Amino acid sequence: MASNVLGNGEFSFDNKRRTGLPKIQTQKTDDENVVCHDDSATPVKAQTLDELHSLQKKKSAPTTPIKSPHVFGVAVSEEERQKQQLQSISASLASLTRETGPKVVKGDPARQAETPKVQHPVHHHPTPTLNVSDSGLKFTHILYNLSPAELYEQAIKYEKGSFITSSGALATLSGAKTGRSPRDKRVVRDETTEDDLWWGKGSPNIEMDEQTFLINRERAVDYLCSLEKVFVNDQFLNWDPNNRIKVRIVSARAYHSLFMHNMCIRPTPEELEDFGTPDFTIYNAGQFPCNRYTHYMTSSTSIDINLARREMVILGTQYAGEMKKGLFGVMHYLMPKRNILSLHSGCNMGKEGDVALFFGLSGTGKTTLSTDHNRYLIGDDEHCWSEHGVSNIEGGCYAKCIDLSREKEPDIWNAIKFGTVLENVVFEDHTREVDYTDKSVTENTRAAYPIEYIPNAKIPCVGPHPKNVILLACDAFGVLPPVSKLNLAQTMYHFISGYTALVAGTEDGIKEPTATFSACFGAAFIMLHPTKYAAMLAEKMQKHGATGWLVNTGWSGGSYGSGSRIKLAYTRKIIDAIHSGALLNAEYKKTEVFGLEIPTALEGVPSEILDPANTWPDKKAHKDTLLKLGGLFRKNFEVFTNYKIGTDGNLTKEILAAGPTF
Ligand SMILES: Nc1ncnc2c1ncn2[C@@H]1O[C@H](COP(=O)(O)OP(=O)(O)O)[C@@H](O)[C@H]1O
Ligand SMILES: C=C(OP(=O)(O)O)C(=O)O
Ligand SMILES: [Ca+2]
Ligand SMILES: [Mn+2]
Repeated sequence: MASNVLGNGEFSFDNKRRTGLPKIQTQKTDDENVVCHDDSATPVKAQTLDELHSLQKKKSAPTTPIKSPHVFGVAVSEEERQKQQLQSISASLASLTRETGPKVVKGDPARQAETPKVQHPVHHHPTPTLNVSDSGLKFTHILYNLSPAELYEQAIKYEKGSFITSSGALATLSGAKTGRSPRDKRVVRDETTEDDLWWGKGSPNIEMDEQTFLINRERAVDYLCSLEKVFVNDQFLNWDPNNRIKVRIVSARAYHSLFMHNMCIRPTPEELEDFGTPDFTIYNAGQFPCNRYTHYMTSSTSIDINLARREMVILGTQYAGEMKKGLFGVMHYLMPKRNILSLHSGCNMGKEGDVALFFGLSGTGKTTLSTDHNRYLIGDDEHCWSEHGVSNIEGGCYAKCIDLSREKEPDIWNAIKFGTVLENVVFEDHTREVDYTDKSVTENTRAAYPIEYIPNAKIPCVGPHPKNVILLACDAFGVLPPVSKLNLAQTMYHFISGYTALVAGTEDGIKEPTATFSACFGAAFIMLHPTKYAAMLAEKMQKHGATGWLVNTGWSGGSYGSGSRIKLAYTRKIIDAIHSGALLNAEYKKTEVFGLEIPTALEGVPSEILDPANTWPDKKAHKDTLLKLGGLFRKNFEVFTNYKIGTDGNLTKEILAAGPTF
């Protein structure tokens, strides 16, 4: 319908023109309002479409100096600082046999404007021309601390299996490995680590020599430098400012870069400018296998730690958790040296400042239970306990997503949005709705998100000394009580035992639960003998008056197959009662075999489930299973009977007596 704009801004229908098309106005009028523009905004400042697209992206801040840059107190120019940064990255990627770093240039090779001509390459040491192989002639483009949006684009463009889900998360595939490979972990044994580290039976530290490490390092570096581009993340570990560690992660995949962006502490632009040399570097060449002819290699996967060189090399696995847990191992070495206890635990804090630690092996509930809508989240997995209190090592969380539901775990559900890495999940092809029940790729589906995606995260992630130390065990045998109060010796006994019982693959019908004992609830990550960490924990718990608890998040009413997993809602009630202090003064009775103090009643939880003996229909089966588990505990503890824990001889005796008696 033809319309006309009146001088006063009102519309009226022009009846006179009804019969034909409106006349096109070709003459400029004085009154701008009369002209019908297709939009009222000022026209774009571009002459061509290319130019228009170039306007979409503005130059980001980090490349401009925030304050006058200094190196060792001497003012340096911005140009000089950039040069030093490239030099440092080049040195990180240096081949050791050719004694040279690659020619590195910042930026995406796909972007024409950032070809090597512009920024001149930085040679760490000039390579003699005769010695140059083809690889020495090429540039390695460095995608340095990209933002999540940029990493999304890189992943979607270049990495098969990368998709945006309906909630905005980045779905990725981690490849053939969908979990960690503890048997492929190697630690360099040299004069220092020989004496410092825990070696031999039960230890996660499988030795390798320096030479073999260098062979794998060279393999990883050559692989990375053969690529057109690599990702470099410079980030921090540990929210305790006095014990912060600078880490550099060199990787080939946007998936890995975004994962570590989320999981480590993200530097501010100012902190990044002054980053300098990293304290520890990861070379993640996970797509490339190790050479099985190499000494110490027993598969095509190898995760190698060299504490003297402050380096870690990853070959033959793309599972991202390997990087975060690898660094955790490093912290388990560095922190105790500073008299700081490193802990495989979740941590949260109540409104009154009461801190709780949640220890437990994978899948026992650290992430789920520390993410509590009524409390502040300090962290879900890795912490330090120093003389000033607790601090999270990481900047993000890594939640299991199998059977995740919005109702039961709303905070984790809502954290799966833009920026979050969703590993190995299955989604609907068109809507990109994730089916969290689908185990087609793996049961170990995961979401990695920055900690601030949890609404009540405590930033900075630090807190006072813990009041409660909760040991989580997912007991698929169904004989451990849902909650027990522990004395110090019992806490130490269960901490050193590090028990859980998971159920191996469900494909061939119902299987027996398998007991896992993992010292300090994290034997795969500890570097020193378990008693070193146990002694520190005992000392700290004693000094700060913390109470120990054992919580079974596993089976009730029978073992796996006949009983069922304790409802998450009940476990939450139990945890609430620990936090509030209500459980501290409850009425208790002692269980047989394990001698655990169990409450007789607890608000919100049916009393009959508090004692497993009540819930098993078959009393004999219960007793047999209880004795069986007691035997497994006793057998596991044999290796620790010869060790002294701390300086207190009495405590050692008490700990040994705190195990099952039958
Ligand atoms: N009673 C329970 N307590 C804790 N977690 C439970 C319980 N029942 C089921 N679960 C599920 O078990 C898993 C615990 O995994 P998670 O919290 O990621 O463990 P961790 O962080 O210790 O590896 C989650 O998927 C959670 O939904
Ligand atoms: C990241 C891991 O830790 P958790 O299962 O304890 O969350 C893992 O075991 O790979
Ligand atoms: Ca600066
Ligand atoms: Mn976890």
